[in-house]
Amino acid sequence: MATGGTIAGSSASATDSTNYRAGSIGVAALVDAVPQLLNVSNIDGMQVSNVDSGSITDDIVLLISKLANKALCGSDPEYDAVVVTHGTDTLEETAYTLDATLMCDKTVVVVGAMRPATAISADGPSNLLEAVTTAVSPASHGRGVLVVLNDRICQALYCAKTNANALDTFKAYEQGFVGGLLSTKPFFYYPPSQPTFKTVYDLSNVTSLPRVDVLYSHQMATFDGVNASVANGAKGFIGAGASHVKLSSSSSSADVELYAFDGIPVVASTKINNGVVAPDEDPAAGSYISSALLNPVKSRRLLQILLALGKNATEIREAFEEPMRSFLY
Ligand SMILES: NC(=O)C[C@H](N)C(=O)O
Repeated sequence: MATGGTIAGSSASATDSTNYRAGSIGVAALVDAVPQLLNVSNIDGMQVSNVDSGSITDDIVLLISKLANKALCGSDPEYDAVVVTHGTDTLEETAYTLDATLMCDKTVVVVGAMRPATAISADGPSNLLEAVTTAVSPASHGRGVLVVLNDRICQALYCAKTNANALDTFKAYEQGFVGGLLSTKPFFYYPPSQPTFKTVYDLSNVTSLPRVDVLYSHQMATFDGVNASVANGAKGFIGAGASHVKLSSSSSSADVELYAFDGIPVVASTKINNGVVAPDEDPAAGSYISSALLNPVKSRRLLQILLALGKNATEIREAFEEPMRSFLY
């Protein structure tokens, strides 16, 4: 399933790896550029979208999740594995959503590239070959959705882009890579296991994801835009806080007002992008919901999923906090 991104990008100059057009090469050309793929697997290509990943919408992500579930997990599944090609900027958001909504143990690999297809030493072709070899390897089963770039394999729940330009950008800083690739062949450091904090949700009856916005914290932040977001349909917020607990704000009351929004869940995550926002010991005492291990963009996806499934405030709090609370207290 091709969605666009730099892996499908082209430029007039082979030295240009910043000012190119992402999402301009179709899925057939992507596959044709790597004839070695045919030594590994039979492949059907599907063009889901062809855009820079900044333009991937909730509807596209929901569609990919439904298509992957149908292709792999239905009563008569047609495919053994799915590879999604994707722009790297928001790759972790799509990969996380797939990981949280894939209803069976088959392998989905999400792959991108940091250099457009026209660049010297473009990384897309080798990344695509490695993604397909990983997708069809029996050793990949039972590990959740995997992200493959630059000879490394990481689990979608923990994987994030960490550098805007470098090839070795996808990392799981604390949890590490689960495996790597040698001569395009995947190997794993450990037998299959799923991340401790993973839960899977069934989106088969969901037709759209509700709007959830992320509030980026900084000194003197006001969050004045929150009312406009709510007026425009936001059903929840993620705070990308400065520290592990709170949003910075121009007045301490801004936090309080924000978290007191009637019926609108606010999840506290951290813009540091790593580490834990720990839940309160007493769930009733906390004014906000803690994101636990999820960074802001992944927290946003989880809150969208929970709201789409009609979960109430208590259930939303439990989904984010309970796995962490159960061993903390
Ligand atoms: N390397 C990339 O894919 C970046 C590109 N802007 C995208 O996310 O589509």
